[in-house]
Amino acid sequence: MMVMRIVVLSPQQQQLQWVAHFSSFSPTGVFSSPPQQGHISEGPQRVLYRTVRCRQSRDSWQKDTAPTRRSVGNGQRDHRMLTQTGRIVTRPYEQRELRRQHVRLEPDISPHRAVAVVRLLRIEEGGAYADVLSGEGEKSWEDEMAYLGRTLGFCTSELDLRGRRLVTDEVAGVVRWKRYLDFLILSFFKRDLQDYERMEPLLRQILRVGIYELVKLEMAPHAVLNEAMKLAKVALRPGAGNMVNGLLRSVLAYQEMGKLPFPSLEGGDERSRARALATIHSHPVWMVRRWMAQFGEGNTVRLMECNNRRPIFALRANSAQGVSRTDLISELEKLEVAHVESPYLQDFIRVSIGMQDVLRSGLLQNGSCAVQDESAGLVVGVVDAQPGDTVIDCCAAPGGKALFLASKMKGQGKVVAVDVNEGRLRMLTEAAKVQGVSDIVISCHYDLRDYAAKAARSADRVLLDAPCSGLGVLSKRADLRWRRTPEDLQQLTNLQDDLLEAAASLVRSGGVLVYSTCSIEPAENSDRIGFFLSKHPEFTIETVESFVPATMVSEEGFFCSYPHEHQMDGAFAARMRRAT
Ligand SMILES: C[S@@+](CC[C@H](N)C(=O)[O-])C[C@H]1O[C@@H](n2cnc3c(N)ncnc32)[C@H](O)[C@@H]1O
Repeated sequence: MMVMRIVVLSPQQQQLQWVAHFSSFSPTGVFSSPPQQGHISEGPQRVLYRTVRCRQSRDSWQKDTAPTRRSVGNGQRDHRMLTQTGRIVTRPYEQRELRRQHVRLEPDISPHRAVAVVRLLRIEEGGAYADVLSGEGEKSWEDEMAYLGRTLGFCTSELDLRGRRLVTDEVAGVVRWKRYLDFLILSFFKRDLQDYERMEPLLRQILRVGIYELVKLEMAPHAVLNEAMKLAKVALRPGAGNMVNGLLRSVLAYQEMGKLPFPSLEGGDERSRARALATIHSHPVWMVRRWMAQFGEGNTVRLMECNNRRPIFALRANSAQGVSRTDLISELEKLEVAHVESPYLQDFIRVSIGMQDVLRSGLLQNGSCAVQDESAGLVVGVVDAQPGDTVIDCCAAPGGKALFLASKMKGQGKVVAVDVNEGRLRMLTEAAKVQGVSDIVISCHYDLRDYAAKAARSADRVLLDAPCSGLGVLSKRADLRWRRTPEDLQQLTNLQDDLLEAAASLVRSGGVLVYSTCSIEPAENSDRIGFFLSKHPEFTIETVESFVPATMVSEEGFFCSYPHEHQMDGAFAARMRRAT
């Protein structure tokens, strides 16, 4: 609920209102919000304010108000506050849960810039995810605007649909290009690296967004410079605005001369070349070095280019609800969403622009289709479940593969969906209802290693879609490249070995075991199969050539998809059969 008010105040009355409205202190400790209403003079200025209704959990309220909160003793830190005027005020519980926050309105700053900067801050400082498809519900945008007010101390005008798309794209873009953008900032920053590292996180995000808009989106320079400067001035201080202005002007001047700094690829050893490529294509050096050793330099560059592009999503028409690809295409045409039929899977359609429209259309909510990458669809093909089979999906949540498996079984047999994560498993159970397959999907909340003892040798087919680094899905998970470390790979391979051992024990004599990941790392894929087979001679590899396109079959008979070769996520699957 948004209410616009025009309020002009005297400093004295502001002071009084501060006490009455203690809840509106900004997280930076600076008073950011005006009194609730009134027409009181505050010199010649007319200041616009907006009332934002926002829900907050108790924890986030505490976090937000922490810098202004001082203990008043007697264990009531939660809701007793010492105001700036020294009065103790008590915040009723209801107010803590649902409070009104009053923030100044800055109509001259485009909402998409302010929201993008704050969301980036949350991703980097607060561990939020830069999921390309997340944050699209009305409620989450409302929350986001409220969060904006609390973080910056002011609000902007409402975000329209175009603005929301821009935020999603810009945030993903800035996250992807972070290393390159920082390289440009440092090239023009008048101080040293330590000063840069000490820079206020908000200032850094404003600079990154500004440079991204200038260099990668080639937006109108005047608007970018003007607004970035204003944002820094209003959210931080005038000096920050001047600094942003100076640095962005330098970037622009060099860009216009075609002389933007570029890391040298000449001379140097393999390591320094990898470092330069990692900066140019904005990836961690360790990943680039691994890929250069595995795929060669040309393919590594192509892979990184794919990771930096707007991702292609795929939709699966849900045959379990009687929806065919043709039906889905006519729905997409009504929505005017551009699409291409998958060349590999008969129920799948590729969508690159317009996924937000699909999300809003209700097609997912009514079970007509599911968002599912073609690589995941091909893995399900490798399992080749038949009506009447008992299939165990060992790491099933949130259910993409399990539900597609179930839809292929035409209501006969069962899919036992095991997962250790209760919340994700609940999503699977709900999705099974929506997609019309709940009669044959059984959710089991278990650690697979415990479940294995209960159901030894009980399944015709077992799928282990193992937890993995996700290095095959970097275009969709924009921030994942910066979260992963080489140490993660070691930990994951140990877990993968344990889970594969447990999954194998579930397969009946003559049954099929499929191991899959959404990684392109041999350490998580073929190496795991090699290690497993060295201990289990009762299993043999079956080639996947009759289930997937020939270009995706490796020499060993495994399924391997690569973003730079197949226009889908990178994924792996090995199919094995138990002899006895
Ligand atoms: C790659 S995701 C699975 C995605 C799923 N197959 C799909 O298509 O939607 C890996 C899953 O493994 C689960 N997992 C991790 N360790 C597990 C364990 N010890 N036992 C069971 N599930 C586990 C995680 O909770 C996560 O949901």
